Amino acid sequence: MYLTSLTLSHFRSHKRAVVEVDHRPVAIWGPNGAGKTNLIEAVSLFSPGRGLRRASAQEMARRPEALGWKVSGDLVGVNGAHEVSFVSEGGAARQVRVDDKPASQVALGRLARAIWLIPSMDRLWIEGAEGRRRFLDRLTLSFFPDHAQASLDYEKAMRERNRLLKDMVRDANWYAALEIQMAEAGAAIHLNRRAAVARIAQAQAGAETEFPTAILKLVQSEGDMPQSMEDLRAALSESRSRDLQAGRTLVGPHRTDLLGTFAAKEVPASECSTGEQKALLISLIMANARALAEDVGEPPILLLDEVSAHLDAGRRAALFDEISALGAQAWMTGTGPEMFAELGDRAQALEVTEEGASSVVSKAALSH
Ligand SMILES: Nc1ncnc2c1ncn2[C@@H]1O[C@H](COP(=O)(O)OP(=O)(O)OP(=O)(O)O)[C@@H](O)[C@H]1O
Repeated sequence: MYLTSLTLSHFRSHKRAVVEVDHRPVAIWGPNGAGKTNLIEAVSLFSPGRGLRRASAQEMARRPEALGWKVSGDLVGVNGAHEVSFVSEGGAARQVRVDDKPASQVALGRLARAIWLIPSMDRLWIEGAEGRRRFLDRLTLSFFPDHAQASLDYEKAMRERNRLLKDMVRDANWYAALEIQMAEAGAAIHLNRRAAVARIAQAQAGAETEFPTAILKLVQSEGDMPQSMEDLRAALSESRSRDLQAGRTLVGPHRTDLLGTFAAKEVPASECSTGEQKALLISLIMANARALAEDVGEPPILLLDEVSAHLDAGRRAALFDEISALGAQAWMTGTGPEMFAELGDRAQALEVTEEGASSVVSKAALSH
């Protein structure tokens, strides 16, 4: 799938930007702070969730004058052509509309898929489990749009259970009712995650790629993840007195972590060099994109923020070749056209500059 147009109104540093593109990769360059990441953040909204910075609607409104903003675009893919828009008014949460009708996040997830790699993910393997879980869930969501609903249902029931635990409530029926809800959603979350990890492994195994294979493994911070709904319900029930002492729920998919291993070296990703960690992430993102291309019938939109800056010329050329072979509309940022030289006319180009306190997006040409 790909966008053919993108319009930003009062979105972050962009007062107004109208961009017309075709199916090819989009090379975006401009000086630091010009508004390149803001532009691809707007594209990330086409995938369900809060976008690549996980920002609130309020944070996205152009400072200082705007309270609201709008991002819209024409999306073309196996599901046909659709006009998708995101509007936030007066600081309220964004409303999604598809062909001018309100749409849910799950409906959006079935229509559009965008996956990304951004600089804040560079420390994914080193920092806490929360970031890795988020990465895992985005990966899972790209395959299973219903995953978002299961996560929301699980979190809602867990929040309620945690509140009871904190208040030292001892009403067994109340816990039991919430634990059934958590078990139902939690088992679905676990099943989806396992299937997504298995799909990534399969996509890496069969690929001709310059990027090293990363083996993913799901682990629990304590014990094993109960596999079935009934096992999870029983584990929650058993853990009740321990949870009362801790004041929070100690078992379930919210305690899952994602381990990454550099397959060829059999070394944990967290012990790899910075460049190797980046290469492992690129490998995973590209495997995700290839798997989606097969399963959905078209590649997702890729958003690669400052990725080429960290690659040597050989790896950069390899990445561009893989993106071109996949036929993905990859929006890639860098500080200058030289970062995209190996792409030649396989891509289109945009330049982002700052003029009069607003970002300005203009068509550019890739030098040969
Ligand atoms: N809500 C907002 N309203 C106005 N400006 C904003 C808003 N949010 C961010 N900005 C501004 O956007 C600019 C950053 O834009 P962005 O992150 O897109 O830069 P970039 O071109 O990707 O730069 P770099 O190459 O340094 O990563 C900053 O100057 C920041 O102050």
